[in-house]
Amino acid sequence: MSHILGLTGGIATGKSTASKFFKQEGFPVVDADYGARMVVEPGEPGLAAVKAYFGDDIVFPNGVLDRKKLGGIIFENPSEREKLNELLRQPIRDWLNKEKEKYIAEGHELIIMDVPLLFESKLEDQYDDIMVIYVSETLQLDRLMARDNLNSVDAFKRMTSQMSIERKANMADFVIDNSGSVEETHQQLAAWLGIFGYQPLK
Ligand SMILES: CC(C)(COP(=O)(O)OP(=O)(O)OC[C@H]1O[C@@H](n2cnc3c(N)ncnc32)[C@H](O)[C@@H]1O)[C@@H](O)C(=O)NCCC(=O)NCCS
Ligand SMILES: Nc1ncnc2c1ncn2[C@@H]1O[C@H](COP(=O)(O)OP(=O)(O)OP(=O)(O)O)[C@@H](O)[C@H]1O
Repeated sequence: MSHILGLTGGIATGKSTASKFFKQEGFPVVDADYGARMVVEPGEPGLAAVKAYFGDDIVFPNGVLDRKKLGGIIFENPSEREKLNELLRQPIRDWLNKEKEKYIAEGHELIIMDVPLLFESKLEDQYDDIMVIYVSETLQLDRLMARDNLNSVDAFKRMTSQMSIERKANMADFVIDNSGSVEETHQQLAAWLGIFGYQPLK
């Protein structure tokens, strides 16, 4: 039976950094942000639903979703955010399940599911264990501003559009502290693999 690890955290706390480590070690990683992109590709019902609600101007003339514009709307406005979540919840869930089942069928012993909104979407029961990638809110704000070139007001709006990282850490089975160097984070992740006796597969 496969061990399904839900990997989550707050915006810019380091989920991709942890995912990259697991991939480098040879484990399969399913990325919900990637899935969220796939379900709004031109021709997908998810994009049609977004267009029907947010209007034709939410896509470029070539039919591709204007992510910056949509982000600008939903990170400003909680009711529009909830509406987007409602429109995409099921397509993203279906996409995640399809990917998970594919890896289970291939017989992988450990499958990592990188799902930013795992707790907000109440997906806890989908995973055997939940790992939260944690940094303090101050460091989270600094890293988010630096990575996305945002001012503190906009970065703070993005952070507070999600459940706080402190609350997520309290709900986790395992917490990885990503406040130090990337190398220190890798060591914690390698130690976690060691607890279960998983060997790098690469
Ligand atoms: C609003 C969108 C178009 C912005 O796109 P953009 O390319 O700028 O950002 P990206 O997709 O890389 O997301 C970056 C991060 O934002 C956060 N985030 C994304 N959507 C949401 C949301 N609805 N609520 C809170 N935080 C969110 C996550 O931490 C995510 O890792 C996009 O994030 C989106 O389609 N979001 C809704 C789908 C969703 O729920 N995604 C999360 C999958 S669990
Ligand atoms: N240990 C670390 N030391 C220094 N910088 C780091 C560390 N971990 C991550 N970062 C940087 O912090 C930023 C956020 O990290 P990352 O992109 O992995 O977060 P994320 O949780 O995947 O973000 P998102 O929710 O937006 O998908 C990136 O610019 C990354 O390079």
